[in-house]
Amino acid sequence: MTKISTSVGDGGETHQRAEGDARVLTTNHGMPIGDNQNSLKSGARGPTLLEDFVLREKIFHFDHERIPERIVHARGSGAHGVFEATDDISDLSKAAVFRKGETTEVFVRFSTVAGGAGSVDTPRDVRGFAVKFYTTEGNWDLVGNNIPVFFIQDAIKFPDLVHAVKMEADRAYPQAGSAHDTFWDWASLMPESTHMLMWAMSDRTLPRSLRMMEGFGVHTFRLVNAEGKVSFVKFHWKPRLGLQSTIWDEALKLQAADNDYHRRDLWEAIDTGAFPQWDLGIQVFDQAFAEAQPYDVLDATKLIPEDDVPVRIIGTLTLNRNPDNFFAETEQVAFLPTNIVPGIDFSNDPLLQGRLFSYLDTQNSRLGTTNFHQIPINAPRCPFGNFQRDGKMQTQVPKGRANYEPNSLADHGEDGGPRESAERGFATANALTGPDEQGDKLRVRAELFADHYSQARLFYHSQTKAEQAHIASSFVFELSKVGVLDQVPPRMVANLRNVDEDLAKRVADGLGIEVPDAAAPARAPVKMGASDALSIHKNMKDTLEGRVVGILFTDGSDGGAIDAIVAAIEAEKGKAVLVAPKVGGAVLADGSKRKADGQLAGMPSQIFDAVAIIVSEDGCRSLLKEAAAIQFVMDAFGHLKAIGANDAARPLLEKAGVEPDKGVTMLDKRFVAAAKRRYYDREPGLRTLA
Ligand code: HEM
Repeated sequence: MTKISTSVGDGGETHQRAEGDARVLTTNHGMPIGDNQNSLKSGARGPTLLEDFVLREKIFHFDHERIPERIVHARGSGAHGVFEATDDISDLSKAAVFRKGETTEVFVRFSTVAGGAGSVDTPRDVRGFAVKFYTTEGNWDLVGNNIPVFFIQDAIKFPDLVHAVKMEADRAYPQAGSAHDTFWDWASLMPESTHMLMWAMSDRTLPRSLRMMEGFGVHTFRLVNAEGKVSFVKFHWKPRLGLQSTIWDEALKLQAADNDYHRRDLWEAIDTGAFPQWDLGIQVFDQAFAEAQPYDVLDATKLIPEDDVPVRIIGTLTLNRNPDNFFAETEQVAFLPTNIVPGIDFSNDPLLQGRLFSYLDTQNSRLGTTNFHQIPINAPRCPFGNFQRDGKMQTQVPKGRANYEPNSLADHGEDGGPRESAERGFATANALTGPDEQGDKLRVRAELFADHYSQARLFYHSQTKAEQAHIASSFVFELSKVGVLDQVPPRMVANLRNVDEDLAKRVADGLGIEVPDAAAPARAPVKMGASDALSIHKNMKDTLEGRVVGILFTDGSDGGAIDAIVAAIEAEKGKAVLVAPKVGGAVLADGSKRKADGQLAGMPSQIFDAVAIIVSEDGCRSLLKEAAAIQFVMDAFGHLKAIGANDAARPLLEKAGVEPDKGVTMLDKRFVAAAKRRYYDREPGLRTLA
């Protein structure tokens, strides 16, 4: 019989003991432990004895629980899932993972870049979007970001970028943010970062949810078909929930409300069966196309406009299982850009080439062994084996003598081990030899890399007016945090003059400085127009799916009205969360008690996508004296969200400064329709944007 008995020791400590066949607590070496509450002492009040190997083993292991966090992307959240190939691209790639109908297990890790492992989820930062496909031909890791371009063109600049953006070397702040001297000093001296800075200053770096952002492989890769035909490719992840970002004030307040906002959102969605999905898209092009562009396709600070090469959807990613253990899976997962499979190949992008060295190297240091590929989250799901042997933390037990080849052991009936396969093995595809892809050894950059502004301008001109205002304001905010280095803001504005004169002027005005007389030196601009795919606002979805509506109620509220609005939200696949002044709930108009999901002071409106206020007249009167209630409504309005309110709530709306507009409705069908979107038109009346 399995039983756990509970007793109290002489000092009042609780002992839970395994009885019968209940599982017994043991040391790491399997010895059953008799007392997990008291160390071994010389007398009840005497010193603890060195002999206590149970205590020592427990403390020893605990002392070594932490491993170095990732040098970048330290804070992340992971999930298991499946990728299904939905289109036949055998004419382009022979990779098994792309065979139409093939399903492949995946593990995905989303991350911020600059902050430490314990930092917040919602700083202004790029998000990592790393996918490990456990294919039948080995692991393919698509280690991307939520932005399709990067800060630098050459890996030799990566340590400088990371040193500049992370907390400053002497004072160790700020944590998880780029708004400080060293980052902008470096960035303003690095014109190649301008295009990426435009993205970083846009709402792309403030995603509402990890489920509502795009992912990009960034570099140009190559696809190779069974005949050896090679094409260039860019990889895209398109979220089924559409794009949605927060605004800056909201992101700041989210940091205070919930450090784990994105991690919680992802976990809860998967836990409740609302599995996030992305479509995998490819942009495919050939050497002739590459040579005809005014930018270099090997330059990671450039994208290929979707208007020039449309994205073709070839598969679907579904995240359907939370990790069983954060450390074992999300922390120990090691993504490697070098993990590719036959049918996919690298390009000569000099940033990618540097990454091919960096990850394997850092993971040896982070995970402490060259055998990190044996950790279950990293191990291929297909059979794998070779003649590499031993090393720290070797967990495999290879049998026999075959630790070399060629060998003739099989001739004597021994297992001679695996062999290379010209037919199934990876073979680097022939270079598509284009201009300057061969020649003398030179520390130089290709000529077309020198245009740092044309695509930054393309990005800016593709944004809505509201998005442009956010970009200008972000530059102002970030540069306003530059302390003693007075030369930095004008230098940045001089760079921005090459992107757009109006943007440069707005940023200078916002900072209260003069626009520098001369723009930064630049190559002659290339005209690139605009592309709707680059805007978030043009790619949002009017939907409640994946969105959360907060419903504030009080004593005396109408239970029927609450039920109706909850049902209407759930019918649209949204989630309703009940908020009351006390977490125990409130006594409704009919005398029944309704429990709340959270307490008003702990559930501010920034954690919701829209809010409904269903209060009684007395309840509203008491909320008028409650700062958290006024702030709840004021922030929902200020963060451009829909507000549905019953008549009794009007005084609260007035006190919170809510002005009537399309997003402020009664609590009927109009509210459910209004809650599906945000009200960017409201913003100019609420805050001064640059
Ligand atoms: C397009 C440019 C880049 C992208 C999209 C990118 C993306 C990522 C992502 C998503 C991660 C987190 C992986 C995880 O979740 O475990 C990561 C980690 C890392 N990246 Fe990059 N990165 C880029 C450029 C670089 C470059 C140029 C280098 C170095 C030359 C570099 C070095 C690293 C290192 C050392 C880690 C930590 C890996 C670990 O400890 O597991 N990255 N990067």
